[in-house]
Amino acid sequence: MILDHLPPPVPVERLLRLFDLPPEVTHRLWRQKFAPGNSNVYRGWFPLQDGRPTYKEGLDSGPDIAHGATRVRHGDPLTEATPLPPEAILPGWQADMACYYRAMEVLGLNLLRSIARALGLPEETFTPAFDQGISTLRLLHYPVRPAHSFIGVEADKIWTTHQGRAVDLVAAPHVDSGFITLLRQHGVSGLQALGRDGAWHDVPPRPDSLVVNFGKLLERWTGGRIKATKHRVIGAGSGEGRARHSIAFFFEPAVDALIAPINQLEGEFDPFLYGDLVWDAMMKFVEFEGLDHLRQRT
Ligand SMILES: O=C(O)CCC(=O)C(=O)O
Ligand SMILES: [Fe+2]
Repeated sequence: MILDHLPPPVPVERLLRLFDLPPEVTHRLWRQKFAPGNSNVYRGWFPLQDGRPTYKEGLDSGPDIAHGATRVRHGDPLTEATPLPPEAILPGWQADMACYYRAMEVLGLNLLRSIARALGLPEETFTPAFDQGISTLRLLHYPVRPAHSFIGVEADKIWTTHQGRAVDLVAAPHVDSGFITLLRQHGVSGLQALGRDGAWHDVPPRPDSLVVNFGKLLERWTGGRIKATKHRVIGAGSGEGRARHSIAFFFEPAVDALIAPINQLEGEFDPFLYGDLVWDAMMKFVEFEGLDHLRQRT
């Protein structure tokens, strides 16, 4: 689904100033997996990695960017503090992020209500779980891919054909783990969604529009009535094309929100806590390899 005519609450260029910072500044934000001396496991910076199918860098920030330190709960990586660049180095950026995050939460809550109504459910069916939610605001940069980044990647993990031409995958096919994702693309195409017809469809960037992807949680919670949107990002090949930026807001409940079957919908499942679902999903990504022991399941 695409929401049109929706100007961003702050110009996205202001958020993307993050990618102008010198590496010595962004290095301080790296997740522990990439910089073992850092304490942040879940929030923070993920750097470019050669020899991996995806070639992207960016920052994952949590609710503390918008709501302050009261949203940080120690002892669980999912509720840790977001490491941020110093205000003096990027003046106004934290306030812009906070503004954007809050606007996406308001929009997200309205979409939850619309989805509930569309399913014939009471409007507030989903909303209570989002009190103290752990939504992630992710800034993404996909640089033009240099040839050396392909070395060591198995060809079938990176190359595919689309409409008869070979294309590289900068983000492999996946579904997001949250409820919905509000995705803003900045100028450069590449996003594709898998249709019911089994074909990949381009989702071109449009000014002032947001792509809404349904996540795995929404699919589970509705007993499969709403299917998660499988999507991927294709590149222009080695050394080709333009750098791409996108801003994803993964709208997510609280870690301890109990997700249980909804009486009016078909589909039985064992109730689970949202935090357990998201942690299990994260542990499947290569950048979290070996970190499973850092979170206790409830
Ligand atoms: O960059 C994009 O357009 C999509 C990013 C994405 O799918 C993700 O981060 O989960
Ligand atoms: Fe995604």
